[in-house]
Amino acid sequence: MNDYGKAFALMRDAAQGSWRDYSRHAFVEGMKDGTLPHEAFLHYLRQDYVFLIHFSRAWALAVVKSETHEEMLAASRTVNGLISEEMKLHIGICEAEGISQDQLFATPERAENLAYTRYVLEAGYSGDLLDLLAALVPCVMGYGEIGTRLASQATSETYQDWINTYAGEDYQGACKAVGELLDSALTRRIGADFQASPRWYRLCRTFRTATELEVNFWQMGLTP
Ligand SMILES: Cc1ncc(CO)c(N)n1
Repeated sequence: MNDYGKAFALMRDAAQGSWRDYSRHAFVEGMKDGTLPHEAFLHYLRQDYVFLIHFSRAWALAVVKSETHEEMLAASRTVNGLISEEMKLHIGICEAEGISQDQLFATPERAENLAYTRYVLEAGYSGDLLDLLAALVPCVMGYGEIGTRLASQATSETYQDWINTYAGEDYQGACKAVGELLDSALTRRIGADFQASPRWYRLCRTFRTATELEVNFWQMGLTP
């Protein structure tokens, strides 16, 4: 099992069935055995490019909500990783399919996509760094877990590029860094015994809602 820190493991366990629905969604299992229709994958990837634009904005908001130099570094590195690394996967695959970067950028945003990223942004606008991180973490860590699992269990090479991106050292390193950021941000603001704080329940609820929005995102991927 991946180790992405203490708080993430607690929040994931609190989200129970929702986490399972997210990390083992039919879309994911279809990438694992190669049965996911190519059309659905491309549709998902185009939506995910738009997702990453707004997700990068949300991580930029984490720079705004930071209270230490370390927090600013961790958040700005994540912004950079999203914009200059992760989005390359989307641009590269789409280019090979004859979809230009301009076309990709102009992809009409589906409602499930919009709901998710604006929920995350709103958690950040109306709250502090902890509220924002609780909404950001399911996305980052979920793909880290899925990538690692598919790298060891995939029975088809069809979606290998996608799997390797999320199972790879760079992405896994980013997950670890975000796990450390979450643990240290919680400790700084509400103490080492953060799960005993009255805020903990609300943070777990935000985490679970974001997880449910991830389930809807996979479902949207199955319906081009
Ligand atoms: C919907 C979604 N969640 C998480 C990630 C990982 O960054 C992604 N690319 N897309």
